[in-house]
Amino acid sequence: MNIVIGSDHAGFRLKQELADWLRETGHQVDDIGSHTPDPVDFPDIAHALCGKVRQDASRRGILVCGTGVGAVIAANKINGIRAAVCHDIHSAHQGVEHDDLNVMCLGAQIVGPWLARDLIDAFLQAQFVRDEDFVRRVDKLNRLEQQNRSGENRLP
Ligand SMILES: O=C(CO)[C@H](O)[C@H](O)[C@H](O)COP(=O)(O)O
Repeated sequence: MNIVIGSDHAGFRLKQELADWLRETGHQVDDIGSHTPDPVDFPDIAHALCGKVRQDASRRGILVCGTGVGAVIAANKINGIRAAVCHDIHSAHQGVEHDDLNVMCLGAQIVGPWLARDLIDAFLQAQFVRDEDFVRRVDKLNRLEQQNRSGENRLP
């Protein structure tokens, strides 16, 4: 699979390990950085990673920060991105099956490398289920995004 992976400084070590493992298991991996353990702001990495993921519907993103929290907040502000922190196996596959998740966020201070591998396996093996309810809900997410762009969602 075509994977874009990235991290800030807090996720750097885990991201390096996961990128190597993904390549060894035959995936095509685009590592957008950080490429050093020096401090870097997660919104910058999220912006770069999500820009690549949204160019191609077959791409999936894996974004690692300290907790996954900052990463997911940033990723979900980018049009075309449906991101979630997945620290349990059920969410990692159900997020794709029901919600067409295209970016999974991980917290390197929360999960270890072995659980991270299992979470990624669950995320990558899952496919969106074109059930009428799921399609309608994802369409509604897309509509919310369009309304944000046009300013229709402005609250009093
Ligand atoms: O987890 C994070 C954001 O949710 C980040 O990766 C950082 O770990 C967190 O913001 C702490 O920042 P610091 O510069 O590493 O102290």
